[in-house]
Amino acid sequence: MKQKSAKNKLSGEAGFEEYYAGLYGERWQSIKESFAGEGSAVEYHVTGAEKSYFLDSASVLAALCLPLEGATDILDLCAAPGGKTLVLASRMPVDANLSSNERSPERKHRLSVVVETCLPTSISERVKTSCSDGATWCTRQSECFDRILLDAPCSSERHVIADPKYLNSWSPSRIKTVTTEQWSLLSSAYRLLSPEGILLYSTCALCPEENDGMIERLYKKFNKEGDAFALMSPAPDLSEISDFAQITLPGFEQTKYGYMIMPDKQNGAGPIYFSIIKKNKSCAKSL
Ligand SMILES: C[S@@+](CC[C@H](N)C(=O)[O-])C[C@H]1O[C@@H](n2cnc3c(N)ncnc32)[C@H](O)[C@@H]1O
Repeated sequence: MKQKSAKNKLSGEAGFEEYYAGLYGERWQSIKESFAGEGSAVEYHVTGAEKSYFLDSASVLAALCLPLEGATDILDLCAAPGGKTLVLASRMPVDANLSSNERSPERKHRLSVVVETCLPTSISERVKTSCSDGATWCTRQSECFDRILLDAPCSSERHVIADPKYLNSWSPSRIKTVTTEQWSLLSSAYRLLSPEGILLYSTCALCPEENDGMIERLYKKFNKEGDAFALMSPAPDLSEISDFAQITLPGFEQTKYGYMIMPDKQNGAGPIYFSIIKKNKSCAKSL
């Protein structure tokens, strides 16, 4: 009990510092320093598109790690502003369709503009944008997508540090709120995934509860016997996007259930966590 109340007292900039220094130890200082740099933006230009899009090389890598060979129905559940949707769309097989969804109407508008201007018509006509709550999508459909990207809303510490308004109002309860949201989205995404389908879960959070913690929950809920899903190793194939971006892919560190691209070690790229899950059998009984 004592420990819990001490944790709850953490708040604002000092609380944020203490919390993340506790998680990362001596490394925290170099992580913060890497946030102050320029990052690792790359220009992504899909041949035939009106405009280019700029995104972090770690985001390109994460979207490249969702294998698309043989896919026909692809879902990007939390897609705005659309960087990873572009990477998926530009790599998808010619007979595949991509559903690109975003809950916020304003951000969905931005997503639609990105799809229309940063993809040639031959691809954008196979990308359908929608504006709905990804967490409840599984109440309308089930096991109908063979590839899903869930790039979940997260603590995004890099942005918290950059904005005194967020830093001053930070508290650990924010992590609790975010993980509740992430779990609703991840369990919905898992239910939407076809047997034999592949789901890539990602965040830009540093907090392990939002990363490996979510995959651990997925194991507890859907994989008690150990045969319902398996983790896959990343096998990014740079040749799939070499026409669209001049990029050196950042490296990644292994965690218990996934991978982290850390800006202090990867020239400012990231942070991005991702885990790749291959569903082996239907979860219809758990629906
Ligand atoms: C990390 S951002 C996605 C970034 C995007 N994948 C990209 O590469 O540009 C997460 C997005 O999820 C949206 N979001 C939050 N809750 C959602 C929900 N329940 N359903 C769908 N989208 C949601 C947020 O508005 C935000 O735009």
